[in-house]
Amino acid sequence: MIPVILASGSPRRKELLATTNIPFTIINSAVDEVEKPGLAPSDLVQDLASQKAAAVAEQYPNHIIIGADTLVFLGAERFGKPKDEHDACRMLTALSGTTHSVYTGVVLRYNQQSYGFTACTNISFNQFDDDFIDQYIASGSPMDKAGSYGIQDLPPALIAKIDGEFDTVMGFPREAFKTAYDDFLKTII
Ligand SMILES: Cc1cn([C@H]2C[C@H](O)[C@@H](COP(=O)(O)OP(=O)(O)OP(=O)(O)O)O2)c(=O)[nH]c1=O
Repeated sequence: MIPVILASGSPRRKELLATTNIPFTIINSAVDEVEKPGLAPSDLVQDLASQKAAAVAEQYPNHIIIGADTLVFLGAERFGKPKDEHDACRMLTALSGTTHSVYTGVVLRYNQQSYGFTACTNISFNQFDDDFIDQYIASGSPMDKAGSYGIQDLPPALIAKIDGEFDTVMGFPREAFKTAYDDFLKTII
């Protein structure tokens, strides 16, 4: 059996991959991600996921490496993880009351072979009031999350609609991953 590495420090990705029954270990990809200009959102997240997987693949030949990346887009405006609390406030204020898109790219890599895909889920938020934004930032939750929110820990009353897979928003589209993983295995065995 080919050993599998999740090249991620995200506790959400670990939690979601663990439910698939695929045994894996974690090596956090310490790569300095480079955002190539001009890429469409779906290509950008896949490229960033690919950089994470490639960095670990160099050190771990003959392993299947999984990399992933998540970004939030409000139209053309891109929201990654906040730099600080002020930045988190800016993002939450901008996303309040909007419908926006969460893109997660996943790349599977085995030596020089790789396969990637991107999943997208559209989220509609109700209006956030200032007190909520302040309290949510004080909880610390936004600081390690793209768009400065975790769909998994927002009060349900603030979420008007989720159009797509919930797991994509949490950073790991499980169902699409399982299909991709099975297909990828067939190409490398
Ligand atoms: C939008 C959203 C993001 N997130 C998280 C998932 C990811 O961990 C994070 C997006 O940042 P990423 O840069 O994709 O990932 P990461 O830095 O956490 O982990 P690594 O690069 O090591 O794989 O935001 C949620 O948990 N819930 C959400 O609703």
